[in-house]
Amino acid sequence: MALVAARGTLLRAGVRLGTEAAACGRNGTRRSASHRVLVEPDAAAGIATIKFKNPPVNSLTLEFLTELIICLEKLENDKTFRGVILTSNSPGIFSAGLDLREMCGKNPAHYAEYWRAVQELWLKLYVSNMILVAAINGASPAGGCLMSLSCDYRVLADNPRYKVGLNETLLGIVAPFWFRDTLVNTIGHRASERALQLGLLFPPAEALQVGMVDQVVPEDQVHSTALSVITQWLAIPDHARQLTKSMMRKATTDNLIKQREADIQNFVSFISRDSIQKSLQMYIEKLKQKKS
Ligand SMILES: CCCCC/C=C\C/C=C\CC/C=C/CC(=O)SCCNC(=O)CCNC(=O)[C@H](O)C(C)(C)COP(=O)(O)OP(=O)(O)OC[C@H]1O[C@@H](n2cnc3c(N)ncnc32)[C@H](O)[C@@H]1OP(=O)(O)O
Repeated sequence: MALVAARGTLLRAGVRLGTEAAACGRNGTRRSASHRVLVEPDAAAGIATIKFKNPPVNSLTLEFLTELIICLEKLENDKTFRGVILTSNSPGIFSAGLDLREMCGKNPAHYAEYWRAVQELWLKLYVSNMILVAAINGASPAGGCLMSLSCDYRVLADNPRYKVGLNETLLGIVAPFWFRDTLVNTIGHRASERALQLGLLFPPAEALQVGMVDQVVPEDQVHSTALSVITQWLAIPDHARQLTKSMMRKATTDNLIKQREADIQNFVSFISRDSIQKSLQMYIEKLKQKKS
């Protein structure tokens, strides 16, 4: 149902699904996927690298989300691939998180469609049967951080500008319960409480210390480290690893699934408030002014 909705969005966006479908195939050669998602498959190794390519900052626009969801679903259904590395095609920015313009000045139907796509991406990532490793080669606030937290392992490039964290409160918005749960499952309750209330963005050493990432490595070793991690994880029998992952994570996703529509309604009414719209506009303005 969600995939049908996602395909509808893609078609409205003018994306040709024939091209998309071919792009996530099993060839061992380097091929580009859609407009915004590049897939580099290594069929022999059973690994694919997904590279985000949604300039300028890989923010999660509805179209980008939709392409990611379809790509993940295709890889999930193709038994060739047992592991995926998520990274950015533009070193410097992993992902700026949810696209602020998708949440500003639009109508309730748009907010509902957008939020359903955000939920869908998280569900696809969090309980994927594949081994997912985030090779974080740039800044990764909010929704960008959530994507990496939804993976099985995180490798962060050692650059003080590459901060990670759920900074929603700094924008005057609130991370929903499933963002919270993902963080709590990763770094524990007390550290999450502090990080969420203060909207903390952690530079690499602190991110490692608090457990937001599993490894910090020199920038030019992020991809090779992610590859070697995935190779270690591939040595574990799939059925045992997958059942264990499901045992650890399914209660968290079930919690959203059982109240998915209510969560969408909450988001729509929250984001539609005048005060929240003003906060978001001010934040966008602040980002613009930073340049001048
Ligand atoms: C009790 C009731 C509870 C109810 C709760 C219910 C529901 C929950 C409600 C809401 C939750 C919604 C959750 C949201 C999670 C998010 O992901 S919000 C997004 C947060 N993202 C950020 O804060 C990142 C902001 N960006 C930056 O910090 C920087 O841009 C950067 C990523 C560090 C990159 O810096 P750099 O200097 O390289 O680039 P610029 O800053 O110059 O940016 C270039 C260009 O890109 C635009 N831009 C940046 N980020 C975004 C974005 N997230 N969306 C859209 N556009 C973005 C920026 O404005 C510049 O644009 P230009 O001026 O037009 O060139």
